[in-house]
Amino acid sequence: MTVDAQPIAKLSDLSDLGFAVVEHSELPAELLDLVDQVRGLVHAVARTQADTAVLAGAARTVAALTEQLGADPRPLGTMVHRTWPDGHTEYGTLSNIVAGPANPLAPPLELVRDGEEVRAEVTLNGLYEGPPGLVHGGWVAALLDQALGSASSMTGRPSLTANLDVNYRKPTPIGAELTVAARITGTERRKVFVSAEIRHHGVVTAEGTAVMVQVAVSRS
Ligand SMILES: CCCCCCCCCC(=O)SCCNC(=O)CCNC(=O)[C@H](O)C(C)(C)COP(=O)(O)OP(=O)(O)OC[C@H]1O[C@@H](n2cnc3c(N)ncnc32)[C@H](O)[C@@H]1OP(=O)(O)O
Repeated sequence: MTVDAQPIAKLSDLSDLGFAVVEHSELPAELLDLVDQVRGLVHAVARTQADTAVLAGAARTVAALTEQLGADPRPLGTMVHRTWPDGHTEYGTLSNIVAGPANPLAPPLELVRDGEEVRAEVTLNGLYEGPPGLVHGGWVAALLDQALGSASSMTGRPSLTANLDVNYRKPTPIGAELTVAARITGTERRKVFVSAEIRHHGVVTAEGTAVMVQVAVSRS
């Protein structure tokens, strides 16, 4: 049974609460392309065997770009507002480390609603390696946490992870398509119970459950 004796107001407009908000549809294609290129750059740096002259030249080039691009940064906590084809809208953090569209360190993870679930297909490259050829357990937990949080947001109310329980059932491979899915399993007052799993070729490699607690949002 769903009991909601202590409701938290549904999110209306975060800009009214003092957040910087950008519309996902208005993010320049050039920014998204840059993010993707930098993602590739970081992967290349992590594995390069180039000679020292090439490394030194690349470092100078990157330093110059960092100075140019870092000149006028968006405020920390900038939110991105997205309207999906089915009409529902959601907020996320623009530079969220797991799914922020402007964060090159985030894998290309797009959690979309699929009936009562949120779901994504994602392939993690060598940047997310822990044991040889396998995804780092912290990143497995991070993927699950993001999916669990996204599922919880289907209530329309913001929530934070209070408790996360992860079971690593099989090694999760690098460089292979993974499916991440999550859904709400129950609610009780401000608590939202959610479950998620990661599958490779249909086999569950990791599963997680979480207690998300709905919170009031304010910009301090
Ligand atoms: C589209 C958007 C997608 C967004 C995806 C984002 C995904 C990322 C999600 C995250 O990573 S969030 C970041 C990590 N989490 C945090 O930083 C949370 C840190 N903890 C807190 O801020 C507070 O502990 C918390 C808000 C979770 C709870 O504090 P409250 O003071 O609001 O709760 P309170 O103590 O009044 O308890 C409310 C209910 O929650 C329960 N509760 C609190 N902590 C719990 C806990 N740790 N485990 C289980 N239940 C817990 C508590 O028992 C109680 O249950 P009852 O209603 O039955 O009385």
